[in-house]
Amino acid sequence: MTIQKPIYNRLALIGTGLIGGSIARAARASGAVKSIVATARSPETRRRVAELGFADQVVETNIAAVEGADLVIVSIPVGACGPVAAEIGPYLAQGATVSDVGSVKKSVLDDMAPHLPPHVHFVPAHPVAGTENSGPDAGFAELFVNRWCILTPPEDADAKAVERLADFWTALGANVETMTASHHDLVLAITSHLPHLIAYTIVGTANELGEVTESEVLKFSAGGFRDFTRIAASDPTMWRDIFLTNKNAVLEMLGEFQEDLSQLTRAIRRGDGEALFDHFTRTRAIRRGILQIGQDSAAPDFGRAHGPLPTAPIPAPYSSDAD
Ligand SMILES: NC(=O)C1=CN([C@@H]2O[C@H](COP(=O)(O)OP(=O)(O)OC[C@H]3O[C@@H](n4cnc5c(N)ncnc54)[C@H](O)[C@@H]3O)[C@@H](O)[C@H]2O)C=CC1
Ligand SMILES: O=C(O)C(=O)Cc1ccc(O)cc1
Repeated sequence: MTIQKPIYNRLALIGTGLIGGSIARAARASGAVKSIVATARSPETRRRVAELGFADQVVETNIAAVEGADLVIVSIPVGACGPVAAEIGPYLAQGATVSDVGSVKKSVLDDMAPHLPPHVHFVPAHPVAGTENSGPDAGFAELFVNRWCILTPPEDADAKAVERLADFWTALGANVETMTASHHDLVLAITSHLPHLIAYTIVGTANELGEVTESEVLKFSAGGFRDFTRIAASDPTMWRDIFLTNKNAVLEMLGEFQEDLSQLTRAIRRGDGEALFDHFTRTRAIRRGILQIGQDSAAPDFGRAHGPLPTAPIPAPYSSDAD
């Protein structure tokens, strides 16, 4: 993140949790904005945000926050975006850009757009970066470095406003890509939403086993299960809203997943080692391809505290059959 000329004068942040708090820290560290005004619903959170000092000003209401702001970012659970847009709509400054960070894009577009006046630019966004932690203390400035931020502007969006928001996210360290909201929701259903659903399921299943005790599950957790427990510790409100608002795409991907799971189940039942081996060989190649992309675009290390960016060298192809 290099210090640069401000892209916006006044950033208003509605919601100051992991993502809002990280945006504030990164925007300040990069110099992407001149000043930051933040708000949160509860007095306790506002007090904490003031203590943490990542905003220049902490105000009590959403309306006070957006006054005079040329960039407004709504960083709250996706199900709450519509009512917030209705609340702030009449108070937005001429020419302001309004954006969000929601993990689902079509519902946010449908819920927010009708409440926004014609004199503002609405450019929804999704930084594809996060952790299982929530709240203002969880944020950190490097969260977006070398991660994707997907913009899903409506068809008639002002190209200059889209470019300006892309510049903002680039200043925060992200790589920016643009696509339609519906396509975004399909892609994220398989790459993010379904994996979270599987994690929530498997951790619940392990907890309900009769013959294996909870303490045995914890004691003998191998790497895979531990990773699932991290993901299954993610915020319940946020993920409830994601599954409610991306229902169709998630159900479509879940259908595909269940078919593939049935095939593997059959292979295990029949003792079909060849089918299992072929499947695992294909998935290993996919993982190696992801690692290769990660290494090709690896950014300098900014002291990232979280995030599974691959840094280990990719091992040479290996098959235990060759031993
Ligand atoms: N957590 C993650 O890893 C990622 C989350 N996102 C998206 O970012 C958004 C925010 O998530 P986080 O920052 O992780 O959550 P968080 O729980 O850390 O923060 C959410 C903030 O929204 C506020 N809030 C909740 N309901 C509200 C309402 N009805 N009206 C006004 N404010 C309300 C909370 O008080 C809190 O300040 C969500 O839409 C999520 O889908 C996007 C990328 C990654
Ligand atoms: O913590 C993890 O592994 C995540 O996957 C974080 C995350 C959660 C939601 C998003 O929309 C994007 C990233």
